[in-house]
Amino acid sequence: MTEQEAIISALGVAPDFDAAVEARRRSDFLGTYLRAAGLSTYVLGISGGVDSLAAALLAQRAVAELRSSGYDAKFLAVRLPYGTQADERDAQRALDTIGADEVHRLDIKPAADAMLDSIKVAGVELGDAHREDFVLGNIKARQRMIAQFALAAGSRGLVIGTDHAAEAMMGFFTKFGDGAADVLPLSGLNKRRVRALAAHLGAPSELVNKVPTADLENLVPLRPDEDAYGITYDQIDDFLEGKEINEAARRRILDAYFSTAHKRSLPVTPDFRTGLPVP
Ligand SMILES: Nc1ncnc2c1ncn2[C@@H]1O[C@H](COP(=O)(O)OP(=O)(O)OC[C@H]2O[C@@H]([n+]3cccc(C(=O)O)c3)[C@H](O)[C@@H]2O)[C@@H](O)[C@H]1O
Ligand SMILES: Nc1ncnc2c1ncn2[C@@H]1O[C@H](COP(=O)(O)OP(=O)(O)OP(=O)(O)O)[C@@H](O)[C@H]1O
Ligand SMILES: [Mg+2]
Repeated sequence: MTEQEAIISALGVAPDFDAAVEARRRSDFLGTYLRAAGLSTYVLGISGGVDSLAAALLAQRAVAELRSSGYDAKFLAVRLPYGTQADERDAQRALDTIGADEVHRLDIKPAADAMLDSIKVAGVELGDAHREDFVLGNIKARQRMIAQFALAAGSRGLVIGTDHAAEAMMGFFTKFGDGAADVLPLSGLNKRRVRALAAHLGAPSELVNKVPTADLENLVPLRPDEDAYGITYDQIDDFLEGKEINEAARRRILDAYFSTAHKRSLPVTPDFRTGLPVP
């Protein structure tokens, strides 16, 4: 087995993809799981990006179907801006498309800034302005995690995560931030399959084809993910579909995948097996 085949298999990427079949399978999963857990609410942060839109459309469909079968369920969408968000209009458009049962808006800026201030007051050096901004970015992602779990706890709910194979492979998420969730309905999809799923579920094409951004850095608002990767989602997606890509991009992917192994597993214990890729 090649390294590429091993990664595709570890991330559960299927050889074929049919948007209608996957939409049905994944929303059925959400409905079945909520009912089996005996709970009533799915909670998800809506950013204005395509991942949260696709996952939200699956969730809203799942709870609507549960209700028509007589099971009380709802979908709670939450806007979690850091102050004012540059692409707020996209987030509003996403909310209009989703038609969530319940919508809330919580500003994460006060809590995120308070944590950064406390770190500084304690005299801890985080590095130069760029490093500090990067650390604050991960604080923002973890603040969103705190908000979503609080809302879930208050509504007999579960938190939906939007992790998928492209971000998982690149380790492009905040450990225990947006990486923390109860269910991952987009698991095993590369980015173009997430887009196809969103389109199938009725997302507007501007949101389906929007440039992906983590939008965590104050110093570089809306920074495209591809900027941070140094390669494109097309290359990442091709790799995950078993296609050949250029050697520089392949190296970049393998480096990212192996150096972020710790983010895709439970915390390391004294019994960790030697031979695991612990960077
Ligand atoms: N070998 C090892 N074994 C066990 N743990 C290890 C470790 N190396 C680091 N760690 C731990 O992991 C931490 C680093 O991981 P982490 O905190 O995640 O931080 P890190 O991977 O440095 O940064 C997160 C990256 O994900 C991107 N991101 C975040 C959130 C959302 C999105 C998005 O697309 O929306 C993208 C973000 O832009 C940034 O590039 C270290 O501080 C340390 O605590
Ligand atoms: N401003 C925000 N408000 C609410 N939730 C957010 C916000 N930013 C990030 N999130 C949550 O964190 C998740 C991870 O962000 P990520 O950027 O990977 O996904 P996305 O914005 O939905 O899509 P894309 O990757 O195409 O930008 C989002 O799917 C969403 O659930
Ligand atoms: Mg985004």
